[in-house]
Amino acid sequence: MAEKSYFAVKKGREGPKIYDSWEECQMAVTGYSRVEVKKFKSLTAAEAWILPVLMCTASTISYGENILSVDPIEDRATRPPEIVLSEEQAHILNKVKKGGNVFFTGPAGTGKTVLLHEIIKCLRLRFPGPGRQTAVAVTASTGIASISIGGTTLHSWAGIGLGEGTAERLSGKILGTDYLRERWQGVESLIIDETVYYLTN
Ligand SMILES: Nc1ncnc2c1ncn2[C@@H]1O[C@H](COP(=O)(O)OP(=O)(O)OP(=O)(O)O)[C@@H](O)[C@H]1O
Repeated sequence: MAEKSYFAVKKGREGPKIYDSWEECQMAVTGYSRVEVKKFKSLTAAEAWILPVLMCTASTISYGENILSVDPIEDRATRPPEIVLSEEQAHILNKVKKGGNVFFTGPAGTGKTVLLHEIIKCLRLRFPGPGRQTAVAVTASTGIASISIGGTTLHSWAGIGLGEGTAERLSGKILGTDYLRERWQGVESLIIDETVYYLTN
């Protein structure tokens, strides 16, 4: 079985944070200047390395949505007001809360991304998962779309490369790779943003 690794980021797109997969970490550091990232074999070692940064930037450290998330003091003054979901957004969120599968779409600027962030938060609370971040897969059809939701591409998450080959060959690859098999078996909820890409390609 592949050895577990933790990726601690002192400086990255999402601030100081620890990731348990390189794919997710990569999203936070790729293209970001003055990145500080280090790989660890244990969560404790990763926390010890990142702690001095957290002590300087945060007054609270919470475990939940991410392995380690912070509430930076300087963000609070500029933080936008709490979002109150519209009736339609709340209706969709309620369906998710009840365990339903939902597909929502709409014209630009109608609040889909805001709703999606609420859905992700809600699902991560509901399915903390054995690997903490792994029970809720946050994916999108393209790399750019996946960055805006802090996720990864569906292909990357699925571990199927470009998706070339027969279904049997791709599933064989997943089943034959420890970390991919565990990822598929551990997922409780799969989010796919910008699905329209799949309909047009
Ligand atoms: N319930 C809400 N209360 C206040 N502002 C909201 C709410 N929902 C969305 N907004 C605001 O409306 C704007 C557009 O929302 P959002 O980006 O979620 O739309 P979208 O449908 O994802 O757009 P696009 O398709 O262009 O990505 C944003 O500035 C967002 O903060």
